[in-house]
Amino acid sequence: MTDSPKKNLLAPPPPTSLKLPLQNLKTNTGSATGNPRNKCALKPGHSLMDWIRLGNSGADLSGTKGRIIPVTPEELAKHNTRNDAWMAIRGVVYNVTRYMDFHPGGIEELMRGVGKDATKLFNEVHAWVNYQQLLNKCLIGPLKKSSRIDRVLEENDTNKLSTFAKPPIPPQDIAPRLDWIQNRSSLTLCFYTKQFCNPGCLIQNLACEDSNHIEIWIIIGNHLHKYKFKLMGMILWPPKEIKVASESGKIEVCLQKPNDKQDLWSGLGEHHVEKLLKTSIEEDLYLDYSAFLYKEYNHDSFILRLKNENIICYLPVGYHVSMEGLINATKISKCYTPIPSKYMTNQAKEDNQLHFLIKKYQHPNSFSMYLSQVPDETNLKISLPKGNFKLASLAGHRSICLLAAGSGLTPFLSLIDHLLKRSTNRIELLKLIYFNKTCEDIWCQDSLSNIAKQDERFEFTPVLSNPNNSWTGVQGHVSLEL
Ligand code: HEM
Repeated sequence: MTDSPKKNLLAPPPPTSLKLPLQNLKTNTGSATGNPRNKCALKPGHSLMDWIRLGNSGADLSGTKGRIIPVTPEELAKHNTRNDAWMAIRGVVYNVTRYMDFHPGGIEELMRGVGKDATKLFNEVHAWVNYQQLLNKCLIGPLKKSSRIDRVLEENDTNKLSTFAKPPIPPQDIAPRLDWIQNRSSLTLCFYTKQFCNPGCLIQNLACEDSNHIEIWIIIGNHLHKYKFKLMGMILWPPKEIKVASESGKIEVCLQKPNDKQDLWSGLGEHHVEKLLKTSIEEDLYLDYSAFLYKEYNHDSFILRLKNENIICYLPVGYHVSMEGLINATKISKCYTPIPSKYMTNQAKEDNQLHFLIKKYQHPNSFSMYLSQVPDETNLKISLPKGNFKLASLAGHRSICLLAAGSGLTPFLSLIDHLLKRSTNRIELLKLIYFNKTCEDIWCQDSLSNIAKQDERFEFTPVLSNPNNSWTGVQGHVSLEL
């Protein structure tokens, strides 16, 4: 159904390695490359899949908490034991300690390269292995040339670092890999996409009641992967838990079985996947939601809550939806970015709701005016998540400054969460400069100030162009100083 992850990690071996006697090929240990050499049997729980899982788990495999640290050959040489093993390949140093038990060539072989520049050795054995991807969570930093020329190079190191800090850009065309796990009371469906590919998902209960039918749409860039499941047994709606990890690209949907005394299912059931070009269907595909005016937010804005009992939608970071309604029998649509539930004061998180913070434009026929007056349960249509924001474009940066004005803040709210949680190339400074006219216009001020209090890496600076006398913060228009 999906590509084996091995295919991506191992490029084809050089043709010479295939010129082997036939009986040798028969005793091949199963090398994905067709290379029948001395591969080792790995201990249970140490397959390639397990290694990928460990990498996606958020464990600190490099031991540097995501920091990139340039390493001298002298420092490298100190990390040469089984439990503290660093290795340089093609100018980059990795901590391979946790990889030891997962190395198909065995611990002893891998130990031959630790504490030194192992490029030559690595190339001699298997130059085609995609070590960058296998070890991307183990990256420590660039190998410095030699301590004597360090001082001369110091100035250029920052530039070099930004290149090293860039995790691999995910390919455009990614097919999620499906995995599942169950216990007596629940079933979890896991979709593995790729690091930083910024997936979104939409989960639909097609039967509108507890059943064994469920549809899960995974959105990656321009593509929609529609999974239609007819599960082995009944599941309850809504799902017990949904986790979308924007950094690792893993999506978990935990579904509850009707009672926890059931036998384990003998299989998942049936499912099939359809891959569609999102842009080719999004103009025609609108989802029905009921609108509720949640509350007035300030003098000229309000919060609108949209709910559909049978749909749960998680947008990719930085994406928006187009909302469609009827004003005087004319169809009007406008784009809005939902805000994360943590910015809703006293609002319990409910997965089947989307919240929008909307500014009222004081024109009788404006769409925002219409939305601010909709009676509860008015039917509104919203599009599939739209956008082309590339999360990976920020992956190489550790100091980021965001500039927002007025209602333009909303796309940043989910981005701020993602950036502060990111463990690869951990953020050092995230600065939000937020421009408004008056103090009353500032959205989410308390929440943003609280984040700044709790996380010293986040700086929040509201700037006003027309404050009253009590304002002690920054004042003025966008200037060179600002
Ligand atoms: C530099 C020290 C290393 C040595 C001496 C070494 C040695 C070996 C040997 C002897 C094999 C088994 C033979 C084979 O199937 O090709 C092997 C397989 C393998 N090694 Fe290494 N290795 C080293 C480093 C690494 C590193 C850093 C990685 C990646 C993270 C890696 C990944 C693999 C993989 C994926 C295979 C299986 C290849 C296949 O299925 O064709 N090795 N290694």
